[in-house]
Amino acid sequence: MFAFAGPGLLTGEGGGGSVRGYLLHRVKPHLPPWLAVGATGVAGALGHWRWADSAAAGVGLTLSSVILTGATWWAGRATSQQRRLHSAITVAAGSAWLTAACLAGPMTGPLDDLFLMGGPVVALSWNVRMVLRRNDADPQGGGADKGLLEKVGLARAQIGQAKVEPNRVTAPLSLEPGEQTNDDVSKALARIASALDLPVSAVRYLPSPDSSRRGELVIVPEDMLAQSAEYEGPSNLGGSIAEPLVIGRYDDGSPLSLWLPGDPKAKRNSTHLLIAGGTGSGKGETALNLQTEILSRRDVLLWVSDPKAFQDFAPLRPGMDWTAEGGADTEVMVEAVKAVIPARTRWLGAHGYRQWLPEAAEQQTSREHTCRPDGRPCGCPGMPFLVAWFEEAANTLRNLGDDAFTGIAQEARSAGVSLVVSLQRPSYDQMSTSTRASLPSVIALGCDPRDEGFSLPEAVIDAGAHPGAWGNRRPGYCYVVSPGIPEDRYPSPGRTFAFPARATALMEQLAAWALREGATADPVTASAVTAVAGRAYTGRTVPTPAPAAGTRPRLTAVQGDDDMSNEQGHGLLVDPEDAGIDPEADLPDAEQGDDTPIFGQETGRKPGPKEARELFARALEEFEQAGQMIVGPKDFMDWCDRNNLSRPWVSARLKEAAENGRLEATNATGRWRIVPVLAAA
Ligand SMILES: Nc1ncnc2c1ncn2[C@@H]1O[C@H](COP(=O)(O)OP(=O)(O)OP(=O)(O)O)[C@@H](O)[C@H]1O
Repeated sequence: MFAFAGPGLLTGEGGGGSVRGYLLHRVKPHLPPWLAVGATGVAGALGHWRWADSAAAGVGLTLSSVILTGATWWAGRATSQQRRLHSAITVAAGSAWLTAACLAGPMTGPLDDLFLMGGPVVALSWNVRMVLRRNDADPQGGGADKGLLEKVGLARAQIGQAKVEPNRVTAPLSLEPGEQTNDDVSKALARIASALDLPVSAVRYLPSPDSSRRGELVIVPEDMLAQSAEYEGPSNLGGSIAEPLVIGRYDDGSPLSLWLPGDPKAKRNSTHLLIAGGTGSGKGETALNLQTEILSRRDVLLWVSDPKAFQDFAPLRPGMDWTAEGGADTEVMVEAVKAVIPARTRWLGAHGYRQWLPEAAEQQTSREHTCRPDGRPCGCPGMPFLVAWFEEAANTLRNLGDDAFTGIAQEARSAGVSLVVSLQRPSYDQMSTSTRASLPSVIALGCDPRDEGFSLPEAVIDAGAHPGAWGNRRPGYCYVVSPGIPEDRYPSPGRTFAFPARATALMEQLAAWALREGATADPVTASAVTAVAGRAYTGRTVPTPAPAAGTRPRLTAVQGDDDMSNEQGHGLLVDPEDAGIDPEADLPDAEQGDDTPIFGQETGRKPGPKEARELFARALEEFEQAGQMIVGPKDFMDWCDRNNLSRPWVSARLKEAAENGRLEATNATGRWRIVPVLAAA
């Protein structure tokens, strides 16, 4: 034992010989309780000498004793329950004995015996306590946790038996009843991370759903995501969209997955997803992860609008059912989504589906899902799930308006439609509160710390999720909140798979597979979209009138059939830019350049009223043939100049055409949707 004592101790600092000095040094900390007992005895004797016969002193001493005990109890509120009780009992016993000794005399009745027995007991109890506390402070024991909790202002919290797994410690925490709540732990998380010298995302708190003062503290010391994993191909080629879509991994190595058709166990309606992240946070690659997963499933259609002209998604584009590059094309896509929702909901309802299920995508051969009144299987073609994806959607959503979007989002969920929206900057100046609330699922990538509250629900941030701590320094790191994922997973960070240049070949193969094997639009969806988008819809399906069974234009083309001109002339192999061009139509006059008036109108001459109306009707036809199904006065600007007609005149004709059913109002003021001639007829 001496071997461990410091040299100062052996030379006997403060003492004579070395052994005596050491013993004195060890005993010193335990002396104060004994000195206090001695002082109480002396005070009792002196008090009696002074106040033996004073009634007033009796009252004063009794009151002082009560006040001193109360003050001790009050002062002990910040310490542990046992220490508070121990102190109060000590003070109460000491001051009661002192009062009695002062008034009656320290040797009167049992007072002397009480002093001789009680004094050492009280002093020893404090000595024992001190010895035990030293042992508690052993860094290997639970006292270390206690020390940590004290440091972060949770001194009276009790920490239970910790579960230690590789790179993960989970410890149950129980807080002082009535004094602390789970919120106090959430607020202390950053301090815990600082005390442990870890990044803030390494410490999480999972409050118990059944208690406001219990939960689990989770500490993940090593960042297993620092080494990014690469995309290696689809997780489930040919599976159903109802199976998990795997887009990366969590920090414990388990797959980072989500379900767009909603919670598979609860059989809930589909969910809508927000992909939120600042510039450089990895939104583009997150989108590639999700799109590759979607395209690898057999029963889903993917419509994508991307104002960045498919810069990130080019290899996947051929596998998508419909693409739009922003502007008027996106407006048509939005109108089409609005139109397909009621048609799909009706179909699902008529076939006995309360929400979209994988069986809905198969031919309807069961009695359970039949639209025939006699209950016999109807044999209707199945309806694939639909994902409508809007990249950089702030403008589109703003134009659409909050009420419209909220309505669409609400109804889409029961129509087997999922909306995916990505935002360049996740913040409320990009998207209103009500639109944000219509997107229940989120992939929250690194962002500005001020935008965390926009990306993630408050409870997930309180549990320790901080995408703001990553900014764009940790591309692909994300938190995923979505039905089907256990809620205690929400505050765990994950990382999407990285797409190196060599993944391009994989994506191209996948797009070719989707083109060959992926779903084609069912007749209900196809006719609803065609009625709105006309020739702007370049889907894999053949729009109405329905083709002869088995003719799938893309299949014919992929198999190398020379006759690429299917009935509609715009299968997927047609460049989307040329999709609206009628191959049979006469070519424009070779002498007419781009600047020549399209209707051969000489500039300078104002057409008569009848002629002007004819010109206007022809202009609408031209737009329709070119696949531009949403128009407004600004699209007629050049046309007005060429024909000497004014914009107000065009505005009046547009309104008139809407009254006649040739156009239909959209949610955006001054924008009209052309009703395709076939549908209007
Ligand atoms: N999971 C990942 N692992 C490793 N690197 C990644 C990951 N995701 C993205 N990156 C890299 O981070 C960088 C930014 O990614 P990306 O272009 O997807 O970000 P972004 O959010 O789309 O940016 P911007 O908004 O500017 O287009 C790229 O160099 C990309 O390769």
